[in-house]
Amino acid sequence: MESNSSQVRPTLEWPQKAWNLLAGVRSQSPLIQCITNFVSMDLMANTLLSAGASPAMLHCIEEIPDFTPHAHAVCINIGTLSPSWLPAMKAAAELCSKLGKPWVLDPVAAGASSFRLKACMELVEMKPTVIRGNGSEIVALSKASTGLTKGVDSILESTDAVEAAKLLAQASGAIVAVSGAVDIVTDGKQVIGARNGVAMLQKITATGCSVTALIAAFVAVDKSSALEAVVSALSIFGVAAELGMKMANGPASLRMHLIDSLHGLDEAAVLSHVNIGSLP
Ligand SMILES: Nc1ncnc2c1ncn2[C@@H]1O[C@H](COP(=O)(O)OP(=O)(O)OP(=O)(O)O)[C@@H](O)[C@H]1O
Ligand SMILES: Cc1ncsc1CCO
Ligand SMILES: [Mg+2]
Repeated sequence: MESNSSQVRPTLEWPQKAWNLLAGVRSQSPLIQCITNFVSMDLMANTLLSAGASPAMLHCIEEIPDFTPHAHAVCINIGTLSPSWLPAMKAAAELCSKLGKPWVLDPVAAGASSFRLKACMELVEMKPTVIRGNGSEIVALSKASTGLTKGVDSILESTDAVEAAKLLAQASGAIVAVSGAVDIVTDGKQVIGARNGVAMLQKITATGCSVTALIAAFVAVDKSSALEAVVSALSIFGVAAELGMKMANGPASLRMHLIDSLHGLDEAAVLSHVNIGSLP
């Protein structure tokens, strides 16, 4: 007779989990549909490609019934929202929910206008698997309140948004991630922090958007634990930035070296750099 203990999956350490997930993205090359803003399209697609995933920036509503069922995950980002795009976002989200497909919401500048906030709240109602924003975005969504932001940039630290993230996760059922010096991830109960990355990432537009798409790729290859996939994606992106920063002279060259480093990451670098731990 098998003992109970043989059925318990041994807990892998975080660096090993993160490496296994990156290896999974590289071997499975998940197809990630991105309905995203005009600013982010290039960096987001190149981030996904350099990680080993397959990006497709398809956003028109007419294509969603044919295309979305083939995607392994969908990333929805409201950065340059206009009324004509919202129905396509909702159609993709609805199809994902119907098909049990993961989808990730990036609520860019959620607190910058009531139009944006209302759109975000409606998308949150449609049960995203993950919501990833900066501190201001997560607080705006959690409080359903405008203000509290400087356009697409946060005026808050991620650590100022821990309670808001927990409440949003509990209310929505999503895993909620807040990016910043420490990336915070919560399912409403546990709070995990990833301490990778470099401050200069904030000087490259759409790095947040791009890490949200990377989260979609990681969730696509590990549907059993979205929490682990989200923390791992944030940490891996941060590790690529740390290695890229060693070769960079400023934001423009960091952008290039970030992509090169993500593409070239090996197991030894991941195991020695990933810095993930529980937060109180
Ligand atoms: N002070 C910091 N130190 C290290 N890494 C950071 C710091 N601030 C942000 N980052 C990293 O930069 C990336 C982008 O996070 P940020 O919070 O700037 O997203 P964002 O505001 O949504 O960006 P965008 O809207 O331009 O896409 C994340 O990978 C995050 O971990
Ligand atoms: C700068 C900017 N404006 C709308 S979306 C976007 C990309 C970063 O969120
Ligand atoms: Mg953002």
